[in-house]
Amino acid sequence: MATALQVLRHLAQAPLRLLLWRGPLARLASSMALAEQVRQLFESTVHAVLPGPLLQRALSLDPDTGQLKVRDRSFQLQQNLYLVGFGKAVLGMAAAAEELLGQHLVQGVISVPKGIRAAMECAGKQEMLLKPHSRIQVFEGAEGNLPDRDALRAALAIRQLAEVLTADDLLLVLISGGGSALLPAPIPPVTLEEKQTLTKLLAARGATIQELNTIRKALSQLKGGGLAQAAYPAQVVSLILSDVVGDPVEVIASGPTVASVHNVQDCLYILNRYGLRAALPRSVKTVLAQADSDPHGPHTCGHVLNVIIGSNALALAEAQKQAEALGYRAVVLSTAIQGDVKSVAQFYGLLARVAGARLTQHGAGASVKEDEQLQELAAQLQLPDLQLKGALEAVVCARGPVCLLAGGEPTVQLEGSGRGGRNQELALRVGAELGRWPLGPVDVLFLSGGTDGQDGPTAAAGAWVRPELASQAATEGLDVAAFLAHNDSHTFFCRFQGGAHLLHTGLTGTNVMDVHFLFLWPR
Ligand SMILES: Nc1ncnc2c1ncn2[C@@H]1O[C@H](COP(=O)(O)OP(=O)(O)OP(=O)(O)O)[C@@H](O)[C@H]1O
Ligand SMILES: O=C(O)[C@H](O)CO
Repeated sequence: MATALQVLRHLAQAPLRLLLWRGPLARLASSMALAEQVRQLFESTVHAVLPGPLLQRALSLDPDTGQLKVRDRSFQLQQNLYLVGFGKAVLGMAAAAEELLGQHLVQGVISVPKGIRAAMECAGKQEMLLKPHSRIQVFEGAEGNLPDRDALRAALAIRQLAEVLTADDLLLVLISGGGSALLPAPIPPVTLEEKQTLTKLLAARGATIQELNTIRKALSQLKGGGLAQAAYPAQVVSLILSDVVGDPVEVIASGPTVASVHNVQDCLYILNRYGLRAALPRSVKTVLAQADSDPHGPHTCGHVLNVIIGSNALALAEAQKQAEALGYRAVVLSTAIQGDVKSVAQFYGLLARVAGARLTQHGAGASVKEDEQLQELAAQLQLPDLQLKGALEAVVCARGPVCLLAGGEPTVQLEGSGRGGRNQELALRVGAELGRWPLGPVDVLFLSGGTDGQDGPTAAAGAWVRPELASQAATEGLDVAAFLAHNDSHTFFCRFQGGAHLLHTGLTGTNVMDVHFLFLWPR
């Protein structure tokens, strides 16, 4: 097995033309080598957004003067620097920050996912770990990406650290996706359990991250600018690794250093929309009613500098570069894929059909009607930065293999009680869509992966599929539609071809949403 893997690794680095063999056996080997190449491309994409190097690019310290530069702003350090952080990518950010700041750092507290230190140690990622005798205290919590008692303890320690700062101090705040669950401090009388239940219900009913975090902010002491308020009058610099489409600082990790602009009416509208208003716990009603009559009004954040240090766009730019180096014509379609996973899957299925027909100029290719359907689907998804026309034009001129790249975060409305995640569900749905039409003389592969390495509550990062998926699954007695009906994509991929289509990276220590790769190889 090890030897076979080595051969595959070697093949994966081979020029593309060597991988496009003919004949059934050669095609099977070629298919495995291509899958390995795609997997490596995913790993390079994630590598481009590892938190340490991004932080080092954003901060510079003059060791002689003690001047800390962040963008065009300078801060004088003199035993006055404190650090807090929360999110899936914060351990590596904190390690890089401590390395850079050395003795200037007085004290820090971070809240990171349960098991992340052991995972980094196991993977030999020493650069992601704090040194022994670090000045930064680490709390691990929020198992399954849900706020829990451990995360609550971390949030209280972070608040305590912030509250005692003075006007001479600087608070460095490290923020990344997953930060909301890792910084729970519900406003009493709302309890942690009540907040957890409400968050779970909203997520399961398909609420967007903007909606979810509007509610989280209204019920939290630290979100929606609360942390910045606690740290006042200290200066605050937030370094943010974005995991939300468009990089909105007020949404990422529920904007703890950004004043919230939402009012109670916004919250009630959202709760109504997902049928949750009538059954709200009394405590939630009380807090919402108080917020409406709060004499202090919203928090102000004039003492804060918020800086985005990395995003999905950066990851896709690297993927594009790497794919081109491997011989593909690579185009970034969008960094803002959002919407219901079913519509997103239809879009990719139809895109493969239309792009495949253009690539091979195949007579039985996509009709004008399918072209129009694709445009309609794209319009329904309302993707602000979609480069569909440009991508299809590039495909026509390609004359060789093509890689269409996109990123974002579709939403899944849970209807069943199976095991899965956004990426595996999307891949499975795209696999089913690809099997619906004849694609002509073109090989297709679609991959969807979460850059954090964990897709929903599963150990996989995502999965990859080919048009033969449904028919091959049927030969193993697996019915794709039945698995989809129960949101059971992970169970499907574990069983299908012995799990060969699952993408396993382990926790990556970063988080810039999901990436989608659509490959087309003319035969
Ligand atoms: N069985 C399932 N099938 C498909 N999707 C699921 C399933 N169970 C949970 N999910 C989806 O997984 C998502 C949660 O995944 P995950 O924990 O990776 O969160 P995330 O959105 O990446 O977290 P964050 O944005 O906080 O980093 C939710 O959107 C939920 O709908
Ligand atoms: O933590 C959160 O709120 C999400 O990951 C979005 O940033």
